[in-house]
Amino acid sequence: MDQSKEQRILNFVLQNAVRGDPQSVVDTIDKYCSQKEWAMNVGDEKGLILDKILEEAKPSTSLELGTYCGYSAVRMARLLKPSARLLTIEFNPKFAAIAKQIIEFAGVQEKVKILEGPSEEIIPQLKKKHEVDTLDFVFLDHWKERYTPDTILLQECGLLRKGTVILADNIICPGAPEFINYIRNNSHFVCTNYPSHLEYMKVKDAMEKAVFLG
Ligand SMILES: Nc1ncnc2c1ncn2CCCCCNC(=O)c1cc(-c2ccc(F)cc2)cc(O)c1O
Ligand SMILES: [Mg+2]
Repeated sequence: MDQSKEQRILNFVLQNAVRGDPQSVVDTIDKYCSQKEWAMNVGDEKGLILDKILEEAKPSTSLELGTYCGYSAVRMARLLKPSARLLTIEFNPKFAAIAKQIIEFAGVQEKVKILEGPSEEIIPQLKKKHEVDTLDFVFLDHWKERYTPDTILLQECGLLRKGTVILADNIICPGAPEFINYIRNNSHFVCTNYPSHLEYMKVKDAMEKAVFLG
């Protein structure tokens, strides 16, 4: 049976990156996806914005919605302090299996836990089943129409605290207009827009940071 694009990305990492070196895994995926096959990783340009906002937040407990191949999970984990944890939710079992191998190859598996399933089912389990108190950082990169309902769900589940940083990918492309309308008109959040480009393309995109005020 033909290989999937995600399997080709994994093979390229296994053959070209340095085991245990998360930066080399990030660079190798960026090389493959800019030169061979486009894929929906956050990429190098928006990745630098993610790096800066994550380093400012210095999170102990982070959540990512939309793991895909694990590019942003490796990118974030490489910047986390040794005791910090990243939980990442992936809906698609095939993507989750690829991400697990890429995260292990990068050597960040001690910091990253992949949770398989729909975010709307897993978020309500985070406190009791996954021993989360509150979240310091949330990266939204899954179905764009889930950004708003899942932000509301995080709040309802008591997972946000004063100062929790939410960073959303793809505000322009594919776009999350309903989320932007919701979050910018919600007095419990302070928002900042970061113009950028769609990963590996010249197409305009942006990220939005929303800090929860409690
Ligand atoms: N309820 C749930 N819980 C968790 N995961 C869940 C879920 N429900 C679904 N998923 C799984 C997420 C599906 C992928 C989400 N990401 C995207 O859809 C995405 C697309 C583009 C893109 C841009 C231009 C184009 F021409 C084509 C594609 C770029 C990106 O950076 C993206 O993040
Ligand atoms: Mg994205």
